[in-house]
Amino acid sequence: MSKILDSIQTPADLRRMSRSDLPGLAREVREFVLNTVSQTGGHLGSNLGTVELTVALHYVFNTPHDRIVWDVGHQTYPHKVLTGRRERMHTLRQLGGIAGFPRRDESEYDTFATGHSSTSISAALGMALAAKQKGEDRKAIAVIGDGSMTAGMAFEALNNAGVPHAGVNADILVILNDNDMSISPPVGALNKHLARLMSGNFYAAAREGVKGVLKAAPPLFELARRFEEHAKGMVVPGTIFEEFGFNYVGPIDGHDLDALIPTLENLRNKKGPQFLHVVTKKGYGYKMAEADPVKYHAASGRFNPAEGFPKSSGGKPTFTQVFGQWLCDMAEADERLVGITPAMREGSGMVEFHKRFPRRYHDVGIAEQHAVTFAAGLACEGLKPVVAIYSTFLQRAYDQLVHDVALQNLPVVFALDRAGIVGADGPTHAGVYDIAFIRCIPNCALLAPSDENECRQALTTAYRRDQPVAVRYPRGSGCGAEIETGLGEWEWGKGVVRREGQRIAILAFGTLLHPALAAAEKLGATVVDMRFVKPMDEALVLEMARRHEAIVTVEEGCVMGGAGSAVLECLAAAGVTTPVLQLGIPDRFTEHGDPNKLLSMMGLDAEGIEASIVKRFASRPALAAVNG
Ligand SMILES: Cc1ncc(C[n+]2csc(CCOP(=O)(O)OP(=O)(O)O)c2C)c(N)n1
Ligand SMILES: CC(=O)[C@@H](O)[C@H](O)COP(=O)(O)O
Ligand SMILES: [Mg+2]
Repeated sequence: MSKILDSIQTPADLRRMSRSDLPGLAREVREFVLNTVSQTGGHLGSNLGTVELTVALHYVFNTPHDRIVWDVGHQTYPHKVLTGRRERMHTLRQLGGIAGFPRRDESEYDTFATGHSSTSISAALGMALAAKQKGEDRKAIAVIGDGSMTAGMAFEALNNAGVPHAGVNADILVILNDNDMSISPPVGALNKHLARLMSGNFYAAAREGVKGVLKAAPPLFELARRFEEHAKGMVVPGTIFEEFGFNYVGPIDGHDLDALIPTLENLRNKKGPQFLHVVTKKGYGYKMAEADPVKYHAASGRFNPAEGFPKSSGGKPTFTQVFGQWLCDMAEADERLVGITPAMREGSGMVEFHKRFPRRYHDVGIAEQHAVTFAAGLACEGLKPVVAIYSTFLQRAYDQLVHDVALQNLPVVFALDRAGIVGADGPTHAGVYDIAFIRCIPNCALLAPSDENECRQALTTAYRRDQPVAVRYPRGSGCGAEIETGLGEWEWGKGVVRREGQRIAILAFGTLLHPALAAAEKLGATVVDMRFVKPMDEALVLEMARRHEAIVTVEEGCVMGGAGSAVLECLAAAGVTTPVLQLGIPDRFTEHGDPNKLLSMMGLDAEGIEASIVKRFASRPALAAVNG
């Protein structure tokens, strides 16, 4: 029963509370979040780890007037609970329900939509300088995790924030939420720097000293003096953040409200770029999550908090698992293979590969741009890099794909997981643009396998090419095709007719082949598994256009610039006027929700495909004849 929490509708209520009630409130928020996620699924470890920080931030700062920007935003469930959305949290990540990330159109307290990491400092800097330009007295706070701090964009922002802009200092506070975790254990030199800051006697003394020092909550200069007292005789570590022009404070215990609140109150009154380093534990307050923060990063569905996450029920292999197995098999067969992930080892299915081939495994941190150009460098030296990257996250490395890989025609394989609708993570994670943004790049090839075995073969086909090749496949499992163990490949550039029909030919690119086959059964249509977006089997397209009254293209990607557009371009170039119906993701952002429901809403299930075809061609002799 949430006694204190029930009295909180907005942070203004929180700010009227007595400080002595805040630890109790934090306990209730943590319990509420755990119980919610146990019913809805969603991100867990990062949310449990930011409860006290969230309470302290809304207690000290005048939100929403003061802006809080949450990096990635996967840790904002406590924030949403405390900003008037508690009653709707049971709809988390469901269609029409509360989003799993901050959204400006969901709440005025969600100052910036996040989802892709490392954007918070840039956004907060914009808000801080806008306030200065408009003469508004407003703080902008970026809360960024240690994993997200490994992305170049975060350093671009630090570099820009730490110096005056035309003589104007930004009143920005960057809070580094350092839990020594990304999704996997963190990597890179920054992690070592942070560890040094935490492991020095300074932090230990500060943890002790802070309790005494902060009781009276002296002004910051007094606080600093007393820190100095405690730090006397110790090497107070210089930090990279001070080199960027920030006043660095910390590290302090991010679960101790007696440390957080006075420190934040002092920093609130400080002008110019401030940097607070808080140390938290991912999964704090829930023993199973504390013990295994990798596993408890997110819950895929319901679980009993008393028992923890249920054992995975096995079932059909996911495309991710098919990739992970293929990667190990191909690495076994070819010592030139190296596997690269930008901080998504588990999500991309590379845990086994890391175990078996540690020297050929590279987790580069949340650094997609670096991952792609790093792969290019490896390829220059004759190795065969495979970059495992979610379709949506490849968007961040577009210039590197064009300039560093394609322009030099380097043999890099891009395993594009989460291509298409992803579901609960919503629009920020939908992988629906890769067909459009890859097919227009010279030298690049793009393969769209329709099932798990096709995916394995597509990966082998891609790997054996001497050019950049991307293979796109969706989140989750497919139709459950039998998967070979060999390393067979496709005939390059060739599609395959899967169903002979009449009057109408459906050209499917990827896993939507299966609803297309079902629709074709009702319509008597031909169905082609095109396999290749680029190089597309143009001879087959022209043959289909000549042999049928109408062409339908189906893809789980944006219609604009997608594979259907490639078919149109092919027909136009050949002067063929067969009408074409393009089915795919419409020109609007997708919502969060059940992926099958979302596909059905877009008319991309069997019924929808059939209905679209009937609607478009009902008046044409083609269909009339087919409908008999
Ligand atoms: C550009 C981008 N790449 C990858 C991800 C996937 N991702 C989400 S959270 C996360 C780890 C973030 O670590 P950290 O910032 O330390 O937050 P924590 O989970 O530890 O609270 C990653 C890699 C992402 N959201 N955005
Ligand atoms: C917050 C974030 O970006 C990741 O945790 C992402 O939600 C993972 O997505 P999957 O669940 O599809 O691996
Ligand atoms: Mg972290």
